Amino acid sequence: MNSQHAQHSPEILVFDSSDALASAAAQRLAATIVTAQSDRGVARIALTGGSTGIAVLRALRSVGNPIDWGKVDIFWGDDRFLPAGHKDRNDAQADEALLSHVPVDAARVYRMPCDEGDFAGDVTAGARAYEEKLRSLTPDGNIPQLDVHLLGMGPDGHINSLFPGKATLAERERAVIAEFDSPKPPLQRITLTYPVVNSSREVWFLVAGADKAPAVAKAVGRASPADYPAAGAQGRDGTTWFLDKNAAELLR
Ligand SMILES: O=C(O)[C@H](O)[C@@H](O)[C@H](O)[C@H](O)COP(=O)(O)O
Repeated sequence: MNSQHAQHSPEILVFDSSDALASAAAQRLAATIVTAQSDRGVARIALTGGSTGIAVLRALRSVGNPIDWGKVDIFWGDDRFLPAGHKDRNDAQADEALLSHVPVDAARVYRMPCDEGDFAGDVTAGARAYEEKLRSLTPDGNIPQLDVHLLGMGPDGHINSLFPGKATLAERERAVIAEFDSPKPPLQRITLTYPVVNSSREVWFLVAGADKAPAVAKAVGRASPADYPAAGAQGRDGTTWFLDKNAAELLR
């Protein structure tokens, strides 16, 4: 895994409403999946939790593009370490919004481990198992390259479960790690790390609401990733911010 990244300016798209944002991101995601399938056979995407990320999945249901859902590998950028099916799990919310409505291949839906069974009470083991699973998907044991990594962002600039000031931000070897003391509930989470995020072809931020505007301005203005983790995320081929006008209000 190589965490180098191209230096390019992000694309910034501003929409009148969060609904318009979700619809535009869904349409572009469908087109990107179709292109990836035509170029490489399978599209690989990482989903995000959070209200805007889930709204994009819901919008994807009504996009007309001819996605071959049997050829989409679905991963998560992070998940909340809770029992399977818990309503606060990111995968459960993605099921409700999209995955239970389209003909995905269940064997290609790579859920992060839940707080039960072999992993009950052991978020570290869960993170390790997810990394092993990802590495088992390539012949050389590398992490599969994502076509698109979707990212929500918190008002503090966090992405995935990478929070300001945390040791998780410094991880450069491990692809998947545990967070034990998340400032956003629940405390325990599993997250992909910067090296995986920044190996993605495309990184898309999905951000709505005036409470996010200061962090958007900081992250787009390349503030320190230690203070605003979103500032440290970029795609190899492109980085796009999908913003509603409230989240964009401090950009100039
Ligand atoms: O599991 C999670 O909570 C996340 O993946 C997290 O990084 C989320 O995307 C942001 O907190 C934005 O969430 P909102 O869009 O709800 O503000």
